[in-house]
Amino acid sequence: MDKVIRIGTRESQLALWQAHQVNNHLIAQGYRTALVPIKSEGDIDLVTPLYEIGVQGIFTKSLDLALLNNRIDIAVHSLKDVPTQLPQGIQQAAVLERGPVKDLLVYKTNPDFLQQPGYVAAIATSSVRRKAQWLRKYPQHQIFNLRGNVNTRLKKLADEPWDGAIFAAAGLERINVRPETSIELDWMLPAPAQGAVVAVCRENDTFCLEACAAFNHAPTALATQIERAFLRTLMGGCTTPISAFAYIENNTVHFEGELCSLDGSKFFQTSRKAGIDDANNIGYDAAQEILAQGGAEVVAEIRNAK
Ligand SMILES: NCc1[nH]cc(CCC(=O)O)c1CC(=O)O
Repeated sequence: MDKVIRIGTRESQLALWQAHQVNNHLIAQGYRTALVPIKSEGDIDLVTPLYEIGVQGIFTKSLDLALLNNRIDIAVHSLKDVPTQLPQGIQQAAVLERGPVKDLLVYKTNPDFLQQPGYVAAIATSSVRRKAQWLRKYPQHQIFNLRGNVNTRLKKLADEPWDGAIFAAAGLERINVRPETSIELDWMLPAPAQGAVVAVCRENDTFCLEACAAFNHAPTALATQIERAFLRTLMGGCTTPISAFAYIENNTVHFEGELCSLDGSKFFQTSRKAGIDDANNIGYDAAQEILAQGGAEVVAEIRNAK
């Protein structure tokens, strides 16, 4: 095995951690590898909220281009940042075993304000999904934009007069940040594929596809495929107030999905179960159910707001 597999990664601490997981798997199988850092547009512009940039795949585009231009052989992404339709010529090669899936609120001093009905809390997030879900539960709160990588966001939270900010538990854990002042938002259904890492490669690259197939984690691949089918059927975008979570227990797939209007005032949810061999379409079916219940109108509203 003389060929060196070039693994492309963004330069953030989180991206590097994820790329190292893929690297470790390949090395364990006896492959020779090299990590190639690539700058991404999502890392550069810290001011404009993601929904204003409006570009699908902002975090993944530069790596995908490097892949198509043959500068790298494998791109490693957070699967939740990957558009549901992969760029032409690029194929999913492996999904790693899922890490923590939930979102956390990192607060300043104590979280008692969440129990005070009249209090107008200032909560920071640039995720349209988190904003919508938060406003649905706490309509009186104010949401502030907060962009950048996890470290940048934590520092900004410390500097600003905000009560708290929302983070993916996986993102914090992977860069070894465990804030004592945080609570898990068990009521907040996560983004489709949150906590999962994907390796993609060129679709004709049988050498890399085979190398990656060996560490694909089938249950995570199935769960995230279902969650992403739900997202794709409803909307197809990656910065929408759509949440989904599937998990497998005793050969049964359990699925939950939600669609929220941008201000949290309208809300649709569904859940279903299926045997592992009959589960392929449950994300699609769940999305069709929500569209039929009136979700189509909310989807149109979200599209028009962009
Ligand atoms: N959108 C940015 C992003 N993409 C992946 C993660 C963390 C890892 C994950 O959620 O899978 C994060 C940070 C966050 O949402 O707080």
